[in-house]
Formats: sequence, structure tokens, C-alpha cells
Amino acid sequence: MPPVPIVRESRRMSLQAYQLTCIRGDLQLFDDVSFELQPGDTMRVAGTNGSGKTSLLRMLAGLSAPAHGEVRWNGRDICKLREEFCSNLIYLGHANGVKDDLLAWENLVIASALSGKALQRDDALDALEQLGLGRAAELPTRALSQGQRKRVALARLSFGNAMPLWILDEPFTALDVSAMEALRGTLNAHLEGGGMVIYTTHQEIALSARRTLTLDMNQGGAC
Ligand SMILES: Nc1ncnc2c1ncn2[C@@H]1O[C@H](COP(=O)(O)OP(=O)(O)OP(=O)(O)O)[C@@H](O)[C@H]1O
Repeated sequence: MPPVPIVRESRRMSLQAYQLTCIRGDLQLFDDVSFELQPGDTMRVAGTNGSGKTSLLRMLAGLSAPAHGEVRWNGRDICKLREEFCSNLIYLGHANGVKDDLLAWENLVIASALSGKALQRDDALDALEQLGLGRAAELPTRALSQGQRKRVALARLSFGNAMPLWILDEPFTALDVSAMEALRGTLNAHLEGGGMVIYTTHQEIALSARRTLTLDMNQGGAC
């Protein structure tokens, strides 16, 4: 996919984590996590199972509140920005967010509508075809393999260049080698166009970015 430069307020666009603390039950998963991402930057969140990667990503996407600290978009607390922040974001969770009862293309149309992009059936079918789903695009999602379900979820990225910030929880999981390469290409194109990508992965997968950060949750979220 050719990169579409992100021009919207790009000079002052930034995501900043400021002294984030996360407590789940009796457990403090991390504290004092701070970093800043600007256009063209990527951050890989690394760590063993249960180290707090998903918890951090959900916090960065505004889906859970920090016990201490702030997530800031262009210098402002995302709790105060709400929809304005959400309109800049694609968040793909671990569980893909696809609904079993919907056809694959319907999932894409609905996910896109929820993030403010109206898609026609044919656009959705084309995007899924490009991701190798072909006839599977017309099947109920429950009939798809794990890798195919992942592709349905990732298809949102085909229409996501207007959203500068992509937060992706294990996007490479369940993909075959060619799908992993295609996804790497999509993410690199987004970065080249001035987007930002935060992702978790258990594999060593590097992206081409202006600046690459690695946050290690086994070291308490140190960069
Ligand atoms: N709502 C919650 N209440 C209590 N504990 C929770 C809650 N959410 C997460 N946890 C715990 O926090 C820890 C971190 O979970 P998290 O999903 O962030 O880890 P992760 O690094 O993404 O793991 P994985 O690599 O297995 O996906 C786990 O021990 C989990 O059980």
C-alpha cells in the first residue's frame, strides 16, 4: 500500500506517556512508565506472558485509566479529549474484535463505521480480497481459521492511514509468512507517511521507522 502522508497537525502531533502506573487486583504491573512518540516513530512493547503488555496498550488507547500518571495526545490528557483522541486512533486488541455471527466483510464495514469511516460492501470485499480472503469474505466469521480472522481484523488498516496512531496487540500472531511480510509492509508504509505504530509481538519483528523504541515490560516498562 503506498504511504499516504499524514498532514493533520503533524508538526505538533505526539503521544506521550507520563509516569504511568498500572495496578490490577493486588498487583502493581508497572509504574513510572514514560515515553514520547512523534510522527514516523514506532514502539515495540516486549515482555513475557502476563508482564503487562495488553494492560499498557489498553491504557494508551484510553480503554483503562492509569492508577497514576497521564496519557497525553498533543500535550493534552486523553481523558479530556475522548472522541477527538479516538478519531486519531486505530486499536486492534488481542482478541481481534471480530464478531462470529457477522460475515467477514460485514465485520470490516462495522468496524470501519465505528471508527468514523463509511465503507461500501464492495470496498470491504476488495480489501479482504487483497488480504487473500477471497471467497472467505462472504462466510460467517466463525467459519474462518485463526489466521483468516486475524486478516479480517487487520483489514481495517487498509483504510486507516488517516488515523495517525495505530496501537496493535500481537498483530503478527497466527499469520503465515507471506501475511506477516504484507503486514510489515503496511506498517512501514504508515510510518513512512508520518504515522505512529505501537505493537506487541513475541517474535523479533523489526519495522523501518524514523525512531524505534523498545519498551521491556520485564524491566518494569523501561525504554
Ligand atoms: N482486570 C484485571 N483484574 C485482575 N488482574 C488482571 C486484570 N487484567 C489483567 N490482569 C492481570 O495482569 C497481568 C498482566 O496481564 P496482561 O494481559 O496485561 O499481560 P500480557 O503481557 O499482555 O500477557 P500475554 O503475553 O499473555 O498476552 C496478568 O497476570 C493478568 O492476569
